[in-house]
Amino acid sequence: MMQTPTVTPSIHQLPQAMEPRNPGIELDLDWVRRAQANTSAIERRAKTLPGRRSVKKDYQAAWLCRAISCIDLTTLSGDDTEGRVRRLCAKAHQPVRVDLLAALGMEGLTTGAVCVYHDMVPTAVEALAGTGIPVAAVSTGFPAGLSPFHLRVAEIKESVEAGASEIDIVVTRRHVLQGNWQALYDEMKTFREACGDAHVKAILATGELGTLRNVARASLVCMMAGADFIKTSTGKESVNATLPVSLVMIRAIRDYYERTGFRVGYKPAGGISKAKDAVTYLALMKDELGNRWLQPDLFRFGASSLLGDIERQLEHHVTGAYSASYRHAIG
Ligand SMILES: O=C[C@H](O)COP(=O)(O)O
Repeated sequence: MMQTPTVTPSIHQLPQAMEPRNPGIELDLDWVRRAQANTSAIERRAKTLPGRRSVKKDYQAAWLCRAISCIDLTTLSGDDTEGRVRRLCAKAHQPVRVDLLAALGMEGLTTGAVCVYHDMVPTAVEALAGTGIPVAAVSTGFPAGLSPFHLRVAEIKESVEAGASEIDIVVTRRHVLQGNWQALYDEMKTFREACGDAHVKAILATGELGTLRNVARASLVCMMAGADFIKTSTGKESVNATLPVSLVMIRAIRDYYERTGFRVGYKPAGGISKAKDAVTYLALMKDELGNRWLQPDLFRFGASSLLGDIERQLEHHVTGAYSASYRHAIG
């Protein structure tokens, strides 16, 4: 008789009181200019992270289920179709096989959201109707963010009108590279206003910002302008989410919380496809910001293929053996 691990059902429940949204503050240029990132210290700390924490087997499934509840299940391809988006939505609603969820005591577990291009918002909204799973739209000329400003603002408004309740905007990298913090702040503030009640995630495209210090400064400016989340990458840069960049952004979030009392969420995105990496990110959030940031209203993975690996790990964990399909896959 195989032992099946049980997972506390409350693991994926949202906190009782939802977080008040970050209203932003006046641009504080002194604070921005003082922000530093000690690259060698950050890199040393990042090297200690992967594999550092051994999650005991009984708890491993719980961590992986938590990771699922924090995934923005994403498809952002030029060849996206309504059919693909409907299948993605079905997967978001039923991320893992029913029997596995039942064995884990995690019936009803869903991903945090589905993330699509504006064009696919109506399809996703329709497919997710009644599930409570939010639709996130990438907006503002994703991924480069270089279309005319008024069109980027209009795109946000159209996505919100189409039913997206989360908007992932991309910032103008030029503003960061030129140290034009006022321009970045004004842009972010306009985007935030255009979102209305929809939550806004600011994508910094950190792989194109040159230095970790720029990442720290851009993180602060976007939070000052009212970002609900800061997000690393579009997934289209040559370097996407990394642990050093995550440490810098998470510490900027902590700094902002300590100074203003507002909790801003964090979304690493791009290239996160292994269950082991998801656990490393969760452990990092817990270490640096505490348990409150392990809930989907304050933490998301932007990922298109992470769920598949988590499902395989959970299956292995529950059955204690590779399933027939997995055996077939590995010959
Ligand atoms: O925001 C989400 C990313 O575009 C997903 O990137 P990925 O396909 O590398 O997981």
